[in-house]
Amino acid sequence: MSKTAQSKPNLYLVGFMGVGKSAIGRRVARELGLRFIDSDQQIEKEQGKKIPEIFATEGEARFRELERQFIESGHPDTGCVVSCGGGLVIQPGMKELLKQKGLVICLFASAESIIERTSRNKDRPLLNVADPASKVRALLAEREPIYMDSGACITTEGRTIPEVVRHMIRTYKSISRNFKS
Ligand SMILES: Nc1ncnc2c1ncn2[C@@H]1O[C@H](COP(=O)(O)OP(=O)(O)OP(=O)(O)O)[C@@H](O)[C@H]1O
Ligand SMILES: O=C(O)C1=C[C@@H](O)[C@@H](O)[C@H](O)C1
Ligand SMILES: [Mg+2]
Repeated sequence: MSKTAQSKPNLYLVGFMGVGKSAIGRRVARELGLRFIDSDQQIEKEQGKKIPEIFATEGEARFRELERQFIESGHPDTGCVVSCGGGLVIQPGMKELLKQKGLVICLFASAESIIERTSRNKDRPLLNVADPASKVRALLAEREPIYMDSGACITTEGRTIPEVVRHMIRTYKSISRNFKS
């Protein structure tokens, strides 16, 4: 990472499963010359286990603890785009902590798009249930107030990945002018 990249505040991407945090974060990091980190991938690497296995053997509460450790002390303080797991910002105190640590952007999509995008694989244990569509709608309704209050909001609805990337870079540049570390 270059010296100028190190002086830039971290950008945290939050939002529900399937809104595109990982896909978009990777591209935004490349364009801004920042390091890309995905909390889910980092936790899997450190634990040597996939997320469904962590949920099955150690439980969701343990996974949430690992997410908190990752945010508190498991990643660099500056120069990164951090794509967060979908439930990370929901934990008590987490949205405040993220706002202290850097800039926060929340991605949105309709329940229909989320259901379609998350149906492509079985990596999300919370959606490996008999009726994943109902689970998406219920969880989304429960979490939406927290997502809405977590940071600058960008919709991904009806936008391609490159279009969302462009919006995000514009938003990052605009909000980073006011960020005081
Ligand atoms: N704007 C978009 N239009 C169409 N497909 C998209 C869009 N954004 C992301 N996708 C696709 O949706 C799927 C889910 O995206 P991604 O894995 O980035 O979501 P995520 O927010 O990181 O989810 P999670 O919280 O579970 O990690 C991927 O196949 C991705 O290519
Ligand atoms: O929304 C959630 O609670 C989750 C989202 C994924 O990114 C993973 O962090 C995990 O599957 C849980
Ligand atoms: Mg992801």
